[in-house]
Formats: sequence, structure tokens, C-alpha cells
Amino acid sequence: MRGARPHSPFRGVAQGDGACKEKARRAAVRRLRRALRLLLTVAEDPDGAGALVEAAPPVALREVFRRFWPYTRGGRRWLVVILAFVVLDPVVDAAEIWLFKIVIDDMLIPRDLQLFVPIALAYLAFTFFSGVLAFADEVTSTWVSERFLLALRSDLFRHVEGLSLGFFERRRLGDVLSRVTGDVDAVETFLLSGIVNAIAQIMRLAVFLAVLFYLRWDLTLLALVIAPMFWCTARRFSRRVKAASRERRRRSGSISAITEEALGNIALVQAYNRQRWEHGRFERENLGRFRAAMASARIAAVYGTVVDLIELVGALLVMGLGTWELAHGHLTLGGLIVFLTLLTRLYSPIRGLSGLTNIFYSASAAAERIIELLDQRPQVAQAAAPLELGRARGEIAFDDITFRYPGTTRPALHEVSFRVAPGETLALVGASGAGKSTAAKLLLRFYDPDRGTLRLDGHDLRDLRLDDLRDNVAMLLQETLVFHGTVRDNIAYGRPDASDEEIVAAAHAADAHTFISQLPEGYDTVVGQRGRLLSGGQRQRLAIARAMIRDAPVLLLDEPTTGLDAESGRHILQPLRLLMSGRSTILISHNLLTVRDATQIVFLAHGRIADHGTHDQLLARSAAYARLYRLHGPDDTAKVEALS
Ligand SMILES: Nc1ncnc2c1ncn2[C@@H]1O[C@H](COP(=O)(O)OP(=O)(O)OP(=O)(O)O)[C@@H](O)[C@H]1O
Repeated sequence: MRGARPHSPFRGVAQGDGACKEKARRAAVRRLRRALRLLLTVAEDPDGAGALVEAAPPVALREVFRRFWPYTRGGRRWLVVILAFVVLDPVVDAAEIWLFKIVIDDMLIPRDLQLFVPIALAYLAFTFFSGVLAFADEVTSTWVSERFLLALRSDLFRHVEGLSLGFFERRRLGDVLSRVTGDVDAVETFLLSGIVNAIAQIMRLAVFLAVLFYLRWDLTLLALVIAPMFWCTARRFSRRVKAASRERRRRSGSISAITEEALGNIALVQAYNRQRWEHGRFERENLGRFRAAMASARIAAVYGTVVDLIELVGALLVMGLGTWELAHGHLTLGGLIVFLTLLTRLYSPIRGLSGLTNIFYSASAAAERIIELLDQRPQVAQAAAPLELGRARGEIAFDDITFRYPGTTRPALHEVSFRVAPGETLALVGASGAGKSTAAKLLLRFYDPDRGTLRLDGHDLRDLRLDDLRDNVAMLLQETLVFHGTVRDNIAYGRPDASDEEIVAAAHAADAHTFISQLPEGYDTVVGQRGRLLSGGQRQRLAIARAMIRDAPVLLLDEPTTGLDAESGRHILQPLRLLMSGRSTILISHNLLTVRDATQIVFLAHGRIADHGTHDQLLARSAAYARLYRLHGPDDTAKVEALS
């Protein structure tokens, strides 16, 4: 028992009691802290399903300003005018409050009506002047901010439109849409309204402080004791505000992405009864956005209450001292009332300025998403001094081309070389995934090869003006691209300045005129989203007419008959031949039906040239080619031969 304290029967109990209480108290504090944390945070991925759309990388506030400031160029002059209104506003406000002091001290307390008329006139003048100011301010501010949005949104669209195909293959279109349409608005809040607001608050602060100091410097100093508390509170909350805003923006992007994907593929969704699954996906993101919005609201509400409390402390301090001074005759009643009124006006800019940090942080979450888009660089860049090509002869050369898609390990094309003379047709054949469409993408410079050179008329494509290159190529894809618009618009998309006669001539050549004439409104019939109101064959003939009217020397045909039945396939063969005649054509097909009349055939296997020659040569020496040929049915071939 060495060193032991005297034993008491109650000590253990008392000590145990104290320890228990202490433990309970600590547990309660822990619970309270956890509850507060939960109240003020947003769970980023509570269902653990993984992010559909990633959050954009964080960007410092200063950098956000630097990036968007150039877009204010057109409106900066007007910004000065707005600032003039901003300065005048608190002056009128303070004068009005001062008038109130005169009303109390010189009219109400002495019960003297003499001053009534001049005071009434002064009030009328102030109200009228305030109205004019508010009107001018509103109109100018809206003009400046809408001009800013106009410039930024246009620029963003132009930028995104110019990005390489690789970007669109990797990104969710709906998210990009949500950035271009939704996030842009928030940047305005950040930049213009934010700055004007900040300056307005500073001006108000200066004017009201000056009047308050003039009235009573000691009371004013007392009132200012609480100012730092506003700042500290705002700083503590801003990080949470930003986290909630980023999450909300990210979820909005996901919602747009799912909407675009599900509604864009509605036939697939309904045919496979995937509505419930799609709805589940949508609901998860929708709920995520709801949670983030609620977190924002909770943070804003708690912040508002804390700030109110701080403000009350300041007002009570002043009221206490002010009443004491009133009782001792150092202050008039009007003076005290006016002082307290001005005080609330003083707190509003202090509060506003500290709250602005939260607004900035919240808007910067949207700005980060825009900056991330603006920072995307096209994978193919135009040379600094590009070559003007004009109309090409149409000589195409693939020299030792090797290409691997970004993020993949196996090359899609490996040391591929071939040449197409002007007016000649080369068919690229091979099994699915052999690399045929990749060759077409390289020819349109959607990507640049990793090794080797692609030439048009002997010029490396990388030296040509991108527009020139694409002006010289007309393409027809497996999946016909038709816009929501009239038949006429869709054909004229190949050459917007085409006359009506040229459009009709192209439709005739594409064997499309007959079906177009039978449509309810002929060439003015609207073909629906992606041309869904037309049949596959009709869409393809429309695309042939479009390629005809473009009249480019190089033609790229990527599986033009795939997806069509034998009848429709046969129907477009004749117009296709007409289109191909006199143009250098690369015809991509794993369907050997259409490639028999090509001058030469390149047989691709796993990205390499397995064989190269005419149809008869390949048939004679390549077992793989012969197998592919047999696969696509000599019967069908015979039918086509009989027809042509
Ligand atoms: N955007 C892409 N990103 C990554 N890999 C791709 C991309 N596009 C195609 N690939 C891959 O490159 C290879 C060649 O594809 P490509 O589309 O050129 O084949 P293809 O011969 O045209 O096939 P198909 O006849 O089925 O259209 C394939 O293995 C494919 O998976």
C-alpha cells in the first residue's frame, strides 16, 4: 500500500461519478461537433458509385480574375459610369438619414411645423433622385454584364468547337453543354457583379463611417470593435461554401450528361427496357445535387445567423453607451436614433464585404469548370504559317504511318503506306477493328500520326491550312449525319452558298429527287432530329447529295452501305459511282460488295497492311482476303453484278 491514499468508501464512487460525467460531457461535445460538421459539409459521393463527371482542378481566385478580365474589354468604360452611380447612392442615403435627424430634433421634439414644407420637398427630391439613379444603374449594369456573357459564351463555344475529335470521344457531351450554358453565368457573378458590389460596399462603408465619425467618433470606434469578427467568420465559412458549390456544379454536369445520353439514345433505352436503370442513374445525380444544394443552404443559414449575432453584439454595445450618454445629456434623441440607423447601414457593407468572399468562392467553382474547358488544346494544331492549297488535284499518300490513340497501348495503324493518284479509287478493307476508320480520321486531320507523313498533292498535311485541307475532302460516313432542319438545309450544308438549282441537281445526281418530291413539303420538309423522319437509305442519299454539292476532289466513303438492306444498298450504288467518278476516293469497307471496282485494294489486319493489289490479285494470293470475300456472299455480289 506504499504511496496509496487513505481509503474512503465514497471516494471511488465520487471519483467514478466525476469520471462518468466528464466522459459523458466529452461524448456530448464530440456528438455536437460531428453534428455541426455534418451540418456544414456536403458528402461528395455517399453512394460510392464513383463520379460520373470529374470535378475541375482548383484555380486560385487571383488566377480566375486574370483569366476573365479580358472579356470585360467592351464594357470597361461603362464600368466607370456604374461606379459613379455606386458613389452617389450612399451619399443620397446618408443625406436622407440626416434629414431624419432634423425631423426629430428640429420638428418633432419642438413640435414646430414650419420646417414641414422644405423637409417634404427635400424627401421628394431625394426619392426622385434615388429612382433615377437606380434606373440608370440597373440598365448600365445589365448591359455591361450581358456584354461580358455574350463575349465569353461565344468565345467558349468557338473554342470548344475547334477542339479535336479526341476531346469529344473522351468527354461527356452533356457536361460540356452544362458548362457552356450554365457555368458561364456564374462567372459573371464572380467578375462584374462581384467587383461592382465590392466597390459599392467600400463606398458605402466610407460614406457611413465618415458621417458616423462626424456624429460621434467614440461610439463609432466602439461599433467597429466587432468588424474583425465578421472577417474571421467569413473566412471560416468560405472553404465550405466552395466545396458545396463545386459539388453542385459537378452534379449539374452529370445530370446534363445523363439526360443527353439517355434521351439521345431513347430508342435503345426503350427497346431494352432500361428506363428504370437510366432513371436510377439520373436520380442518383439529382439527389447528389439536392444534397449539395441543401448543404449550401445550411452553410448560408448558419453563416447568416452567426453574422446576425455579431451585428447584434455591436448594436447592443452602442445602444448601451448611447442610452447612458442620452441620460447624461451628451446626445440628443434624434442623434441616437440616427446613429443607430447609420450603424445598421454601416454593418451592411461590412457584412456584405465579408459575405462577398463566399460569393466569390462559390462562383469560382463554376469558373474552374470553364477554365478547364478553355485550357484544352486541340490535339492537332495548325502550322504558324500554313500553306494555302486552293483546290487540290487529289493525290493522297500515306508514308509509313504509325498511330496510337491517346491512352491506348496498341497502335491502331502500324507502318501503313499507300498512294492514291488523282481520280483513282482505293479500297481499304479488313475485319472490324483493323484500323480502316482510323486512316480516314488521319486524312481529315482529326488526329496526327505518331510517325510517318500523310500528304495531299505532295504537301505534308501538317503544313496545310486546316480549313483548306477539309475543304478539299467530302466524306460520307457509316452513320449518316443529318441535322434537324429542312432537306434543303441538309444538302446545302455541303456548300452554304449553293443555289436552289444546284441543290436540286445534286439531289437528282444522288437519286434523291424522287423521294424528296414525295415528301409533304418537298425540299422544305423538316427531317427531324438526326434525320429520323427519313429511312436509312433516304438519309444516305441525302448525304450523297451533300457530298456532291461540296464537289471536293477527295472523297472519303466510310462504309456507305452498312446498315442498309440489300435493296437500299443497291439503290445507292449508282449515285455513289457517279459521286466517285473523277475524284480520288478512299472507300472503306469490310463489305467487299462495294469495293470490287476499286483501282487498288489495301487489306488491313490489326493495323498493318496484310496485302495490297487489285481484287483479282488479292483473291488469288491472299487466303484471308478470299475468306473475307466468301464471308460477304458471292450471291449478293452476283446480284449486284447483274444490276450494274
Ligand atoms: N477514339 C478511340 N480511342 C481509342 N481507341 C480507338 C478509338 N477509335 C478506335 N479505336 C481502336 O482502334 C482500332 C482501330 O479502330 P477503327 O475504328 O479504325 O477500326 P475499323 O477497321 O474502322 O473497324 P470497323 O470496320 O468496325 O469500323 C480498334 O482496336 C479500336 O478499338
